[in-house]
Amino acid sequence: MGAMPRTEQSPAPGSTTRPDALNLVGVTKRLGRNEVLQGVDLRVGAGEIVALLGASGSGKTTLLRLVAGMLTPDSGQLTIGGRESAHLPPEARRLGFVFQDYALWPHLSAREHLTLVMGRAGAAQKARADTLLTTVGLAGLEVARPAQLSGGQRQRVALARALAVEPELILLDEPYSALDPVLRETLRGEVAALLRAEGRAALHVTHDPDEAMTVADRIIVLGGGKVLDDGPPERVYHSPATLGAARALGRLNELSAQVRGGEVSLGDWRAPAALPDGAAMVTVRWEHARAVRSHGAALQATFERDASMRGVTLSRFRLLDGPVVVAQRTTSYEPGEVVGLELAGVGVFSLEQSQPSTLWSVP
Ligand SMILES: Nc1ncnc2c1ncn2[C@@H]1O[C@H](COP(=O)(O)OP(=O)(O)OP(=O)(O)O)[C@@H](O)[C@H]1O
Repeated sequence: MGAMPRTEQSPAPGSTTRPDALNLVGVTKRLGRNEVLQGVDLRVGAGEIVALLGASGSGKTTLLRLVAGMLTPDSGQLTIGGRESAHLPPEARRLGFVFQDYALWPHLSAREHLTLVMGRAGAAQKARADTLLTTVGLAGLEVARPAQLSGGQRQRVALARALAVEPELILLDEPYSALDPVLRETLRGEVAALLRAEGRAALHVTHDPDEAMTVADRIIVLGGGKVLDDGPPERVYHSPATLGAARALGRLNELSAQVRGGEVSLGDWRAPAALPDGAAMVTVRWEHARAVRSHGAALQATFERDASMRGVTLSRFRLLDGPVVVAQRTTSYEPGEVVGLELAGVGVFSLEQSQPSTLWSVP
């Protein structure tokens, strides 16, 4: 078989031959004294929804500004729709934007927001604007101005406007953080379904792991200007590549432990760990630890108090050698009562190297 011809963007296995919506290779950016992005590789395939998840200060906004054309990378490549774009002006990049504050124009109707970005407001543009407004659930509100719309309706106008430019890629920057929790959950599901139906690619910036898990085909975790993990949501949640990624994906018990001779130990609790000898961190998500009335369990703890979280009863327990573990319980305990803890998914990160090595096990 002959060698495959080299193309500028290689399609992912199983995808169409459409070029990637976005591709960053080795992108660096310094702002003042800060190395804000340190060699970032990031890909959004055609029609793919990628969540960019990271704590405050991790570099999410800087990355978005580079993609949008408000900043230029110091080094590395940036292609949008297969086209080298690092030095293209923002208006030449074919991007749609949805921001948390909607960024609507107070004097324009919903329809005018769309026809303005489409160009001249002819009959064809008006018809297309109305179709898009219907698609996002705003039929009947075409002539309403932002002040006459609710928060959720304004965010739908912003989304329809982003779709109206027929973008290569839609950038969503914390798009639901100004909305109440119920509307946020409804809208994020609807928007993801709509983007998929329209075949639009999106880079969805958020610091909310639930949002990333719900909307994305893939999650990229950014921390300290570097990619800490990149993969399908379930994989990144259940076996994150780094301790930073484990933290970004949700509430985590972190317990200092030791690895010796291929085994990690935490009090009497032990598990095989093919990691270098020395300090390690055992991690267990709150929802993966469970208290049981078993005095034979390897991990013993005393009950301290409950902390109800959205209908799930989580409780604080203290291990006999000191640290607190948050775990689920199925029965009630008296303060000070000794219980056993079962761990349904454990991460072990060696702290002996600059990049922690990982081991995950699900008993
Ligand atoms: N103009 C600037 N000059 C110097 N440092 C900057 C500048 N802008 C941002 N930074 C630094 O770069 C780092 C990343 O900032 P960035 O705003 O990209 O993070 P973020 O992940 O978007 O955070 P948030 O979620 O809080 O918006 C931070 O440490 C910030 O202090």
